[in-house]
Order: sequence, then structure tokens, then C-alpha cells
Amino acid sequence: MDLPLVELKNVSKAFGSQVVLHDLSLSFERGKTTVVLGPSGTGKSVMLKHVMGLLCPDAGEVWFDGRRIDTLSERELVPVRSRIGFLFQMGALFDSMSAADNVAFPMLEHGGYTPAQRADKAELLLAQVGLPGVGAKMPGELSGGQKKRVALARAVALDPDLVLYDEPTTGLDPIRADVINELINALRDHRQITGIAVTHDMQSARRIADRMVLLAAGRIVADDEPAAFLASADDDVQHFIQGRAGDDDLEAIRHGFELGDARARREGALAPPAGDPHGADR
Ligand SMILES: Nc1ncnc2c1ncn2[C@@H]1O[C@H](COP(=O)(O)OP(=O)(O)OP(=O)(O)O)[C@@H](O)[C@H]1O
Repeated sequence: MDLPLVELKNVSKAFGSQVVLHDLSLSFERGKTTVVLGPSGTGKSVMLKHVMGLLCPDAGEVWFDGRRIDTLSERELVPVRSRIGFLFQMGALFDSMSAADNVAFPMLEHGGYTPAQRADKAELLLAQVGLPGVGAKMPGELSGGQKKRVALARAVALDPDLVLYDEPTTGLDPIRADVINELINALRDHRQITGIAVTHDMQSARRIADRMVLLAAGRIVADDEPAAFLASADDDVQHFIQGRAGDDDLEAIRHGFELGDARARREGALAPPAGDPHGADR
């Protein structure tokens, strides 16, 4: 089997006393899209930041294409990062630049392209994301879905081996979301891009995943190819897939409401008689 493109080996990370990743080991196969699912605050973005070299593990190792990267300096990380594209949750285009300049920006920063090459490639990439001719538009003139597509074109401008998708479909209606899913699949199928996508959107996960991983509280709960993952008998997996709250959450909510009810009863018992809103001892 091919060496995985990215490997996290026994990675642990804490912020102060809060342990976010617990001895996490995960490898990401080349040319596949792995979808990492999990409740909010479970460490998915922290995991992505380790892959980008933006965070260093407290323990464990991060490997990219056969090279350990968590020990590299910022300078040594530059060529590694140029092989990784990012699609951030909000798209995050530069508002003061046209769509084409946004797409060309990584080429400008990286260097080695003439202005004509940058413009040409930006035009091609915009056409590939289904937005031919929008290069001159400013982000403010684009819809949310179009902005995401421009951001995706920018994410692949340097022909990365890996693209990290952080909530790629958040904030989009189902049709626009599906365009993004299709584009993610096209990048994998036509450009052999390895994808790691973090999402809460099960519909998107089903469309793009070659593999699904469920993280909860910084640990892997399930890791399988989609059909087996979706058929898993594990309660946590089914709760997540079906969007049902788990027993612990339900118990906590029940408890919270019971407290509220008890307080209301207590306060009700002390409440002033009807008709005298200011109380008897005014
Ligand atoms: N730089 C940081 N300093 C302190 N705490 C942090 C930092 N980054 C993340 N955390 C904490 O780590 C935990 C996991 O955060 P993370 O953003 O990875 O969650 P997530 O699974 O991506 O959630 P969501 O799905 O809501 O985006 C959170 O409790 C967060 O507050």
C-alpha cells in the first residue's frame, strides 16, 4: 500500500488544562477524501491546524509525504504549506481584490509566475469551478456559493497535493452545497487531490467521503469506509448520523429544565398575589 500522504501519530494537544486531542493516530490516504465528523468543539479544527503546521503537538508526530513536519521551522514549513490548499469555513476572500486577483494571489505570493501566467491560470481555474467570466467582479458582488467557488479555485491555484476543507458547505442552500460537493469530487477525480474535510453536514459527507472518521472529545470513535460507517451499530455513530442527541445530552437538558421548573415553583410560591404586581410589602 502507498505511504499515506498525511499521518498523525499519537498526537496529543492541550490548551491549559483542557486536553483537546488525546493520543490521536490517523492517516490520510492519497487521492481520497476523508471526512472527519464530530460534534462542535471536539478538536476537528485543531486537528487540521496540526496538519497545516499551525499548531505543534504536545506529544506525538505529524508527517506529510514521508517527512516529519511538526519539528520544522516556519521557514522550512513554507514549501510544505505550498503543497496544501485550504478552504476556510467562511471562504475568506480579500474584499478589496477582484475574484481573479483573489485566485491569482497564492501564485503572486509564491512567485515564479509572470502576470500573464497568473491571469491565465486564474481564468482557467474560475472556469473549472463553473464561474467563467466573473474574474473582474468584486467579492461583494458575488453570492455566498460563488464566493465559496472562488475560494476553492484559490485553494487549488498552486496545484496542491492536499486540500483541507473546513466546513465547505456551511451557510449554503442544498443546491449550492451540492455544487461544492461536486467540485470536491472533481478535484479528487481529475487532479488526484487528497482531501481532508471537516463537516457537520451528513449529506455532504455522504457525497464526498471515501472514508468517514467520527471524532468525539479528541478521540476516534469510528473510522471506516462510508457504507460500513453508516451501517455501524455504534450508538455514538448513529446519534451523530441521525442528528439525535445522545443520552448524556438529553439527561443534561432534562436536568437543566428540572432546575428551572423547581426555581419557577419556588419563585411562584414567593410571588406576590395577583393584582398587586409590586408585592404586598410595597
Ligand atoms: N488556540 C486555542 N487556544 C485555546 N483553546 C483552543 C484553541 N483552539 C481551540 N481551542 C479549544 O479546543 C476545543 C476544540 O476546538 P476545535 O475548534 O478544534 O473544535 P471543532 O471540533 O472544530 O468545533 P466546530 O465543529 O464547532 O468548529 C474547543 O474547546 C476550543 O475552545
